Amino acid sequence: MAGHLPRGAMLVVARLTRSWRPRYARSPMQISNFPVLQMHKSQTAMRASQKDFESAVNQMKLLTKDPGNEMKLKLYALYKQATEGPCNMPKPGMLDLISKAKWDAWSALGSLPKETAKQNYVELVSSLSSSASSSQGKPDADSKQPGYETLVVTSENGITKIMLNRPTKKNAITTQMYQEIMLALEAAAKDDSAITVLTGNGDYYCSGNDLNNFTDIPPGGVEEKAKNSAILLRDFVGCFIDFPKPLIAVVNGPAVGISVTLLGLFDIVYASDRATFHTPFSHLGQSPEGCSSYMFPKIMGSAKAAEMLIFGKKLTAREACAQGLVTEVFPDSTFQKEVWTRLKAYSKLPPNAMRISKQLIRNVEKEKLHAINSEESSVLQGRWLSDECTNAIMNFLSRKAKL
Ligand SMILES: CCCC/C=C/CC(=O)SCCNC(=O)CCNC(=O)[C@H](O)C(C)(C)COP(=O)(O)OP(=O)(O)OC[C@H]1O[C@@H](n2cnc3c(N)ncnc32)[C@H](O)[C@@H]1OP(=O)(O)O
Repeated sequence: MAGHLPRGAMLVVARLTRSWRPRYARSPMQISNFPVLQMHKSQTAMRASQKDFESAVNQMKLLTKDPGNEMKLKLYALYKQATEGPCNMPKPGMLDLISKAKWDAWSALGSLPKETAKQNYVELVSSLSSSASSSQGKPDADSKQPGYETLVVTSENGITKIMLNRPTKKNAITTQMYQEIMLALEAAAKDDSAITVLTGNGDYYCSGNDLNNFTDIPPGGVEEKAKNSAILLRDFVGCFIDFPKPLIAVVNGPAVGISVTLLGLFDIVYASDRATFHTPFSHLGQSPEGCSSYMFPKIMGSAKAAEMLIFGKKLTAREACAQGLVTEVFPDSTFQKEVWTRLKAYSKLPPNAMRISKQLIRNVEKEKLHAINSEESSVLQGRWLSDECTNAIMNFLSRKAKL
């Protein structure tokens, strides 16, 4: 963008940058200068809720790295457009370079609808947050592995990071995403990294199974769908049971359903204090998976496990830590920095020793876990055909229920 700003404005905006905190940058140029906006012009089907927008605004306040003048001006313009609509302020004088830069950026959005500006703002912040967390002890852009559509997989400094990447859908897991996670785990098991991390992009860790998965019915009908889903589930959970290296969950925000139950199969679970944990299986007419019917009572005792798995009780991060499901909770403001510093140190430990220790711990009950996984998958196959389950999913899809 340096090329699109008058030289004088760049200098003054650079000055403004020194005291920058997300008061929302400010400035010039046409919409054609914003590739990100052009991209989203075609994505009118997507929308950001007011909550997403507010959470993106808050996320900006936590950003520690200055995103640069160009980005700040884009964010300023989108923020103003989203909250006030098209710019109808008088144009500042030529000498008031900062105000003029801001005015130009806002005006360049023309009559872009408020909702679209909100969506673009959310997406832009999300891309910033993910690149900020990537730079915090995580791999750079060059280490990003190609071939994944629903994940960002990177490998650097002995750490392979698998990031769920559907932030606008709260990282709900689609059928394709299950497949890609399995592929990524299979590759990570064989690569030269010492540890593997699973995390989420955006404000959620993961909202569990994508309930739209149930709408894609094959020619064999719902029975075939339930059968295929049970096989997919069994294979998916099986990858976590068999994963040979230390596996760490970096739970950056709320977690729901299968993303919670799987945590019992991780070696370490670090959570932001913004994270929550819940498994609304009964609400959905479903039953536990991820070996949680065995691991949760083992981890937290049967009474606490029943409250979560049968009654869908939502735990805060601190409660989940007190129950032993979470290893440690960090303040959200320092979460990424503290966790990645810790993981970087762990990744330097001798990898073979870590792998052997993990296998000693896991091998004692690997067979049992596979048997439990098969049983849970087969019980779920029946549940998915029940009226209770069908009605709950229809309710969600028709927006009657939030879980
Ligand atoms: C084949 C293997 C099967 C394994 C089975 C696993 C069992 C489970 O995982 S059970 C748990 C399933 N998950 C849920 O029931 C969560 C459903 N989602 C919600 O209750 C809410 O969306 C939320 C509490 C997670 C977030 O609410 P919030 O108001 O903040 O945001 P929304 O506007 O609802 O969400 C934004 C966007 O994302 C879509 N979305 C979120 N979660 C899911 C999901 N699990 N499935 C499908 N879509 C999801 C939501 O519909 C919104 O989409 P639109 O912007 O297009 O409206």
